[in-house]
Formats: sequence, C-alpha cells, structure tokens
Amino acid sequence: MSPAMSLQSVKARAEDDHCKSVYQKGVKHLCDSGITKVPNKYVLPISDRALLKDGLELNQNNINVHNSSTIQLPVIDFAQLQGPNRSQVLKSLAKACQEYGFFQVINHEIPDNVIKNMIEVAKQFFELPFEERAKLMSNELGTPVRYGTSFNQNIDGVFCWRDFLKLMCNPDVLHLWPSSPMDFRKEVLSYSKKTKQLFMMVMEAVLESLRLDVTSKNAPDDSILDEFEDGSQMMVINCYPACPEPDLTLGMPPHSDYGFLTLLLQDEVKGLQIQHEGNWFTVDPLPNSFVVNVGDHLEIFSNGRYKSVLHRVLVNSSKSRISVASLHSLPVQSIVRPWAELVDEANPRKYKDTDFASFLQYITSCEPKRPMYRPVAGPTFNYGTSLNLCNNELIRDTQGTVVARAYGRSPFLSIALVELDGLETGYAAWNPET
Ligand SMILES: O=C(O)CCC(=O)C(=O)O
Ligand SMILES: [Fe+2]
Repeated sequence: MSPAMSLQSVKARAEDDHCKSVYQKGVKHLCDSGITKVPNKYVLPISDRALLKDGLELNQNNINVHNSSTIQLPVIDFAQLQGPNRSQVLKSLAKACQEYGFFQVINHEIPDNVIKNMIEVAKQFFELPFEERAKLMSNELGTPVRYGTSFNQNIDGVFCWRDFLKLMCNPDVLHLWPSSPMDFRKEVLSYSKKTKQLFMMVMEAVLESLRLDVTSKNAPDDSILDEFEDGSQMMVINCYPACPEPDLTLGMPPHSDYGFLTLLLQDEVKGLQIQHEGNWFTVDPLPNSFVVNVGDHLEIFSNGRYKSVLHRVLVNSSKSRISVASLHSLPVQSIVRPWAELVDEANPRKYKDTDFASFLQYITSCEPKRPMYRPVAGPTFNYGTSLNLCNNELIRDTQGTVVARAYGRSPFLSIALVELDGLETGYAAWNPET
C-alpha cells in the first residue's frame, strides 16, 4: 500500500469513527447540531421505507398507494368492563386481540394530570443538556436505567430516528432513575403505578376473555394473576425529533413487543402504524385513550390464540413526538409457557417455554460475537442484522448454505429461533409448530 493510500485510509477511518461516535449520541443531539439532511446512517433501503417522497407509500406488494389510511382501533370501555355489561365487553376484547392484536382503552380512570405530567417530564428530560442525558447511556441491555438511540445501537446497520430512556420499574431500582428534571421521579412513579393498576385489570379481563370459548377439562388456574402482581414493568420513553427528510427513515422499525401487554401513551402527534391484514395503517387514537397491544409473551401464553402484532413508527418534518410505552410481563425469572387451560388434545401446545432473563443474557452475551447471516432470498431483511427477520425466512451463511429458519417476527422471537436443528442452539425458546 502506498504511503498516500494509507494516509487516505487512515483519514477515512478517522472520519468514519467520528461519525460513528456522533450517531451513538442520538438523534436529539444530531438535530440540535442543526442538520438539514438525514445522514446516510439513517437512510433505509427503498424496500424498507414507509413513505415515498410524493406522499405515496408502498403497500405489502410494493405497489404505490396513497398515504396510509388511518385505523380506528377497537374500543374497550373500561367503565363498561367493570359493570353489568362485562361479558359483552369481554367478547369485544377477545375479538380485538384476535383480529387486531391492538385495542384502545377509554374511561381508564387514570387522572388527566398524571398523564399530562408524565408527558411533560418526558419532554423536559429530552431537553436536558446532552451531557446530563449521556450519563445514563450504556451498552448493557440489562441495565435498569438506560438512555440510548435507534433500536439496538450496538448492532443496527441502519439507525432509526429515535432516542429513548428505558426504566425498569421494580422498587429496588427506583433510586437509579434520573433525578432531573425536577419532579421526574415523582411523576414517573405516579404514572407507572397507575399504568400497573390498569394493566392488572386489563390482564384479568384478557385471561377471562381467553376462557370464553374454551371447554377445558383442566382445573381453572388464576395463580398467574398473583405472579403479575410482582411482574416486570419496563417504561420506554421514546423521543422522535422532527426529521428533515422523514420519507428516508423510520422512528422505529417493524417489531413486536416482548411482554404480555404494552400500554402506550402518545402526545398529540401521530406516528404509530400497525400491520393489519397485510397492510400498514396509522393509528388515530381517541383523545385520552390508551393504546394497548398484545406482546410476544401473551402470544405464547395464549398458545397462539392472540398474536403479537408488528408495528412501527413514522417520523415527520414539523413536529417532534413523545410516546411512553409501558411493557408488562411476569417476573424476569418466570417461565412463560402456554396456559394449561388452553392446552389439550384438540389444542396441542404450540410454543416452547421461554423466560426473559435468559433472553436478555443471550443477547447480551452472544449478540456481538454471532456471525452475521444474510438471507439470500425471501422477504425484506431489515437493517443488515439478524433482527427483524420475517417468518419462515431462510438464513444462509456466506456460502449460501441454509443454516436456519426464522420463525419469529420480532427481535425477541426471531433471535430465539435463528439457530435450529442441531445448529448452535443458543436460545431456542420459541418454537411454533407450524
Ligand atoms: O412510539 C410509538 O408509538 C410506539 C413505541 C413502541 O412501539 C415501543 O416503544 O415499543
Ligand atoms: Fe413497540
């Protein structure tokens, strides 16, 4: 190599490193530096984009359609659920979980000021000086309080237009929550307690709804509800800054959530899209409602009756957006398995046991070392990592030999399944039989 060449490559590498470290600081920091174009790091391949420049978008068959229709999610009236119409509401709930995997809860009894203050302190948090936020950055996925960017900034090839603060909500880690802005801890704690209560009530109804058309010979078992009492709760506070070229990127790539249920609060800016009957729809929630969705653990627990649904987030050029996702599941050490009441000869078990702790351990320990498999055929493969694999996608090694098949649709499930059939079985936890 000539001296000039090597100098050039050293320079290029230095530039590259500089950019990498800028992107690791997040999109809020990037936007505050006054950019007017989306850097390449955030530009998705055309096939993965949601919006085309002229307001058109691609549908599932890559056919241009006008900007997505909005969807009115099924409405679950929490007040009705507590009254004489409960059985009617339970039927609507079962239908919503089966047909959409999403619903919106109205009359949920969480006071307006708790919601307003939650959004307010979330906004204030992202307005803190970068140095203050950066204290909470960590590459360790299991850290109880973690500030970060993109979907998984350790491995994403293309970054998404999102910064986040993830807060575990178990009492022993509350002292690690940010102490500024003022009132942050107080308001987030009050919000997390209210969402936990709401989760418990909705989860109880979901269990009841699962039993509606089951004539199980197994004894009814409600002990699971007690487990949820001590279950895990993770609050994900998302910030999607206004983006100069929103058609090139996404706030969040298609994914499903890992837990039982996610309760989502959004500010007044729309952006959430869900996949329904093969197409993407923008969610247009009723004012003061909570959007609730089925997560991977509920899919496993319900033995596939309720499916976790892919969703993603669009960004826009004029308004920054805040959302707060509260993800609920069993305690991290608990095994998630199909509910005994739903499994019998006619309905055989479809999923293997899994637990959140070993999932976390797996991605923390193996992810950076894992070889990068790229499928050579099949549906879109996002972000150049083994995340976001599509169902039944074949994974091939660099020689083109099939090494595995992806069953999951989400990072949680697909990671679990990329190793298969005697191949490295790091975490073969989720295994639908179809
Ligand atoms: O911001 C949103 O609307 C959705 C956020 C989300 O899907 C998540 O945090 O898992
Ligand atoms: Fe999500």
